[in-house]
Amino acid sequence: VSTATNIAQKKFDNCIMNASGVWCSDENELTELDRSEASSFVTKSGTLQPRKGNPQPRYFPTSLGSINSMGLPNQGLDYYLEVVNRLQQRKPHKNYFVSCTGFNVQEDISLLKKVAVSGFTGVVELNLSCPNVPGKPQTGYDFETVDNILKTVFKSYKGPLGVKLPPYFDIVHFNQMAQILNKYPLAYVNSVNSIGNGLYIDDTQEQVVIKPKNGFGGIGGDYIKPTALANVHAFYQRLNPDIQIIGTGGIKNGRDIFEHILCGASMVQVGTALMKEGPDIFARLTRELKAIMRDKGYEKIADFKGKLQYIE
Ligand SMILES: CC(C)(C)CCc1c(C(=O)O)[nH]c(=O)[nH]c1=O
Repeated sequence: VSTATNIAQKKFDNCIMNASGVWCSDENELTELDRSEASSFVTKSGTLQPRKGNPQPRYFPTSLGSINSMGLPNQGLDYYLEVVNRLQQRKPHKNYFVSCTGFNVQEDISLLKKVAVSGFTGVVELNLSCPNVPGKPQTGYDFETVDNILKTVFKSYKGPLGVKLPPYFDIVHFNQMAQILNKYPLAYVNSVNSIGNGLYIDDTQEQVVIKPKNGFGGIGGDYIKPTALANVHAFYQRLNPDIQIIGTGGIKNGRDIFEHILCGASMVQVGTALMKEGPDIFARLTRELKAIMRDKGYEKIADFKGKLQYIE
């Protein structure tokens, strides 16, 4: 059986990789991912200038997942482009992803110009979960701004580009977002980012567990799998077929990957479980997915991708 896949007309020998933000903040972590069974990696979202991020504790693992308010700590986009372009030289057959995020549309344009000038030949992921102007919701929940960003971005950036989306919870929002996304030559849509502004409590100390935002933070792990599957499938149903779906959220075993692909994902990304288990997780996940495919008589992921059945 083969777990190979394609994204943006590029081949990947495995449909499993990391989620941006996890195990991808510096050259060491990226090199560990590069040596793992993951077929590729995506960097932490790079900004125009390096950022320290929020005060710690800013990440906390729980039995069912994680909560984080990292505050976008990163080495700056230039750093990631240098590392990835160097790794790309050494492994011309591999394809890599670089994530970036600006705090307004002008910054997004500057970031993508940097990517183009650097000679990067991989795939760009634009993180739309970024905060917008104060008083407005995060970009991904501000549909007019999403439309404006994509319109502006596609005027200048010609390489393969995908967007990382926050989770949506209303069918009308799926419809409205799909209508916008279908207007643009996107390589893919990556659903979902963490579920925003959750709260985890240490009841013995009667206290929150992360310092920033009075303990409010993005939720990942088991908590978000149903939401992730729904977002993957909702966009799979609504987007034109040349916009592929990357499924992220709640993946910690082969069954979770199988379900994301059944919902329409062409690639899956692992966050919280990777943070807990480290890059060896990719060998385990690949083994488990292959075992499921063998049991069910599937040779390749196209045999079951998007084939989720409804109840008549
Ligand atoms: C939440 C933002 C800081 C605006 C973007 C970076 C980010 C972070 C983060 O750096 O806090 N955490 C997430 O779970 N998802 C994200 O996209």
